[in-house]
Amino acid sequence: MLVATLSKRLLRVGQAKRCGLSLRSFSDAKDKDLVLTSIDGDTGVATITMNQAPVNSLSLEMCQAITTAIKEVESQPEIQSLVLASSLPGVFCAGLDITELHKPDEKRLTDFWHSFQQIYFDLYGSRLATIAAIAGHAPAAGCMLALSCDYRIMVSGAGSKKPSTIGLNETKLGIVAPSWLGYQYIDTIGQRQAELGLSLGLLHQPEQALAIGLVDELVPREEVLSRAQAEAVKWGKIPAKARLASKMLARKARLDHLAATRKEDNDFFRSFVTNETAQKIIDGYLQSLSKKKS
Ligand SMILES: CCCC/C=C/CC(=O)SCCNC(=O)CCNC(=O)[C@H](O)C(C)(C)COP(=O)(O)OP(=O)(O)OC[C@H]1O[C@@H](n2cnc3c(N)ncnc32)[C@H](O)[C@@H]1OP(=O)(O)O
Repeated sequence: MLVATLSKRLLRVGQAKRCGLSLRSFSDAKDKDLVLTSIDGDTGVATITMNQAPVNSLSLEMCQAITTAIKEVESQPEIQSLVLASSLPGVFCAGLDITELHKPDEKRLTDFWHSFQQIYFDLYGSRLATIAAIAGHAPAAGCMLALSCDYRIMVSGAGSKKPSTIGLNETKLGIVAPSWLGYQYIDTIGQRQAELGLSLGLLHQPEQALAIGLVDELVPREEVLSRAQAEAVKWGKIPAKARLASKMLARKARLDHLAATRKEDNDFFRSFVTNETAQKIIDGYLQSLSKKKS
């Protein structure tokens, strides 16, 4: 019961009851190891920590666990802000779990993409102020998680021999990001940088990501989480209704569009992934990832 223990400890330190925050555990038994949720009883900031070793790849279960955690935090009216973080040193999230795309079962593939779309609805459209604490690599769908937040704080690359990277690298793998993710990129970094990034499948080092507006701030590794939590406190103090209405000015049309085309998007994804050519690419990419290790 790591989740429950973590939540209770933080809440007890912050004298949660005086803050009116509930002490219940935030994840059911199925999810408990994939995602850890804690609430700081002093500040009311919730932190959802992805905890799926080795790289926080987004399997069906991981997507569901993230959604469950967001919904449970959102159900607490006292909570206004959320930090999304990783427990793994060096990796925020490695994107979709590629094994989900390899020789897939049709039903599971449908559920998998549905659950990935659901994260977009829940995180990009969250009533909460959301801060990404990106203390490691964030390629592809890992970048999507960060893009879905309101503010992105990344580990600095200064002095690092192997800096973390962030971006939409799908094209390099021979696959294409879904249109809603492409538009998230365009809306964040602008048409030209997004065109370049998407066409070339670029993964940006932190300083470059900052320069093009893909992230908002760089800090040393040991400060990423605390800085994100401090930023979440600031955002949590903005009048919530006005903050949410402002967020929706920029995001509602995109969210509505995917809601209206969700099934077609899923059908397109499945037909793309199950195509023989795509399967060869996915097979080769999986092999290259494990060869890299050996
Ligand atoms: C219409 C179609 C739409 C398709 C949309 C796709 C969006 C996506 O998200 S596609 C996924 C894109 N992700 C990537 O390209 C990232 C791949 N991973 C990496 O580049 C690296 O793993 C890393 C930089 C994130 C971390 O490097 P590190 O050296 O720390 O770890 P590794 O030794 O590379 O990996 C450890 C372990 O994890 C496995 N793995 C890595 N990434 C994935 C993944 N995305 N899915 C499944 N498994 C992954 C890797 O094979 C290693 O496994 P073994 O220990 O068994 O060899």
